[in-house]
Amino acid sequence: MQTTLKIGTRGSPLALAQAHETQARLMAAHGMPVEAFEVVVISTSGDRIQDRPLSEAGGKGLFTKEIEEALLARRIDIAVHSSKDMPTVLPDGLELSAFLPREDARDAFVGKAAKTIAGLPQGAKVGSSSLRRQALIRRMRPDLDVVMFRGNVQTRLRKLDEGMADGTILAYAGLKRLALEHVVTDLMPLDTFPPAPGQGAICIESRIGDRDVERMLTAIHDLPTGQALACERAFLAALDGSCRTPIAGHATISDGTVFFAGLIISPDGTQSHEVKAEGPAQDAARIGNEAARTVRAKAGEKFFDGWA
Ligand SMILES: NCc1[nH]cc(CCC(=O)O)c1CC(=O)O
Repeated sequence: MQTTLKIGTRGSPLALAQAHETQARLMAAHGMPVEAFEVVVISTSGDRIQDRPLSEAGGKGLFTKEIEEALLARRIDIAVHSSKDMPTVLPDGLELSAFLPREDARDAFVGKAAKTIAGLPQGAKVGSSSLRRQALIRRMRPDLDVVMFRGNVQTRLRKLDEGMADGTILAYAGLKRLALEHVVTDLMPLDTFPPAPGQGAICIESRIGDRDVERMLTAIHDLPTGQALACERAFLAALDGSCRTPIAGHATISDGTVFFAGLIISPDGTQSHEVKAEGPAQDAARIGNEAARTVRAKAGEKFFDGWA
């Protein structure tokens, strides 16, 4: 009997949808039957922490640690993640070996009291626990009451239905993957409400040097998405140390050129600095890194100190 390819994933409906999309693409690319795969659900610390912002609990690695341990212990062969949740530094021996074609990277507004953020009444409640979204909401509407909103996509939508907020912001990509796009009442523009680095892109993590897996993943890797992500992740990596400063960044690839726009913003939304950069797509990582230096110089080092 042939051994199965074990796909590790978190257990949330969105994570499972992403694992199944990866499985479907591998089946189509290689003519493999469904029995050639086993989806292995792994619970992570991030899934269990519901009462405080993740930025306080230890940040991004919380969604990946247990899955990466399973990869290194060979209990799984590949791990499927939202790129947005991936730390910029991976454990020794692991790499992001493929990116699937990116979904729409925009944030989506799901409004109850109004269809748009601009239309909300004075002082209305908007639920989000993302520092970036909180800051961008405050920049648009300093009068709004930004409240904590944690849990998976379905949990947040339920909280909204229960009246715990008048609106919330979620990634459009996640809602589409869950066939929940009908709840969206407005799409946030990329230029005034820029997404998190990596938003909308599924990535696949594997062991460095695992040739069989690499060969299999080459067929489903999307080059432009990989280049855009190299740019965004280099931007993030060069600013990351300054952990509590909200960071946005989005790159697109067109005719072999990468176009990048990045933003850092104070948590209260009153101060922000933007950067735009472009260049050959094969230099995407360098362009992201240089954009980070540019925006750091514009903002000044003090910008990164104040918000802890
Ligand atoms: N932090 C949770 C998370 N990680 C990735 C997505 C959305 C899917 C994506 O960006 O690919 C979400 C939910 C959300 O932000 O609404």
